[in-house]
Amino acid sequence: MPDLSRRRLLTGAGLAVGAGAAAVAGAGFVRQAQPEPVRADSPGASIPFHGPHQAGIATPVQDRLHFAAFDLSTDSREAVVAMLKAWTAAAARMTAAQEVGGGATGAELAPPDDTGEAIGLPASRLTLTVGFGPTFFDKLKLPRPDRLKELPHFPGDKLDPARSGGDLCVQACADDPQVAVHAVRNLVRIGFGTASVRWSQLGFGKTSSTTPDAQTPRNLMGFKDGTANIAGTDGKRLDEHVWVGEEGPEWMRGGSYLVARRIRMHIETWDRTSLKEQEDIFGRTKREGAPYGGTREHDPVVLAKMPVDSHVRLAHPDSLGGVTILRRGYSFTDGSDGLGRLDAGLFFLAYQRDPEKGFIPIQRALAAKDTLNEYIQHVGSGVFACPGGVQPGSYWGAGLLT
Ligand SMILES: C=CC1=C(C)c2cc3[nH]c(cc4nc(cc5[nH]c(cc1n2)c(C)c5CCC(=O)O)C(CCC(=O)O)=C4C)c(C)c3C=C
Ligand SMILES: [Fe+2]
Repeated sequence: MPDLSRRRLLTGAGLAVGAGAAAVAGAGFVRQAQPEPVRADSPGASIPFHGPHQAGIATPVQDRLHFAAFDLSTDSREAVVAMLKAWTAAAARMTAAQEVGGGATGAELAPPDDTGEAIGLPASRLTLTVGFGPTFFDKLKLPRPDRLKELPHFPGDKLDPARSGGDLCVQACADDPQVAVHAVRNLVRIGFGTASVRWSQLGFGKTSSTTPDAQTPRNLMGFKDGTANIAGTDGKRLDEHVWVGEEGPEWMRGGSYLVARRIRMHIETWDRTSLKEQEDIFGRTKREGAPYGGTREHDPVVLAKMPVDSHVRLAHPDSLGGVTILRRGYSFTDGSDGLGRLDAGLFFLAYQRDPEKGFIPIQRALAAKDTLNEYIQHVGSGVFACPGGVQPGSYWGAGLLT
């Protein structure tokens, strides 16, 4: 192996960014040969990484989440471009069930490029979705898209700065938690010296679906969640409410704005609440998920039949002049809080074409009146511009940074 390669392999940042950048350029000078994929890649288990939109937004929702928000440790655009190139190369491989760079068992005298815990696991429908927070643009002196603004304060918010914000984010979703965690861990490793994790969240039990024919999942309050979500196949509604169009900068077209909220549930109080009150809070029945006035889950919603301060009535597009978002949240439990209460809730993820016409008006209405507020509290928050899809040979954010 030439000296240069060895030296790069032996320095963390050199290994990380060098390996990915080489792979993007097709040069591969860090490793001697591109290894054959060694992990099983069963049919249907991998979601294409390249395309007009980033996977992980409208694609079917997987069972598990590992979400990470990062802070840049540099204001050098060059360093960030090198990291994004390396991230993209690694993401394209991991989503295809391939090991990162030279693999988990490459050169004997250097730390392996891949950490190895996903060896032998299928792709598990892994998707990796990247977004840029408002501070990313400020730090790198790049023009911020008009629609990317810090979220306003909402009544009742108790946001922890240590679980909020971030210059970049990565949403990793997979059907196997080990695959999602492996993906984020390897991106963190590659980004060493350029970006570091500010906060992260593991999630299980998706609380929304983009596949209406499948059984609707339930949240930790026991209610079906995602019934009225936008279907991933509904191109018209996605174009109208989720994908950025001509109004956005070119690099955002086909992309979307992500709002992430860590919402704690006061589970113990909820569990002492009567079924009637629980159902009144949502305006839907618990077992079937039927809207008040109907008998089946997908019966039409008649707002007048629901309590005026019920969650679904307040959040419904007909109450808000048509406002619609794509929900993609997950349940979380992070142990207990020292007072014996479960630190559990909903990690709410919503994609939209414009937060001012999506999350913000809905949350204003909910924060003002929702009877659910007695049982929940928003404790973490982030907003990110997720660029359009990546084309083969390109990298995340290329249109913005090049
Ligand atoms: C600002 C947006 C929303 C937040 C925050 C939010 C929190 C939240 N939601 C549930 C449980 C349910 N939500 C349901 C429907 C629903 N929720 C929102 C928006 C937010 N929810 C919308 C836009 C809708 C759809 C309204 C409609 O068009 O009918 C439901 C009902 C089933 C469904 O359609 O998904 C449940 C249940 C919790 C527990 C929660 C915070 C912890
Ligand atoms: Fe909701």
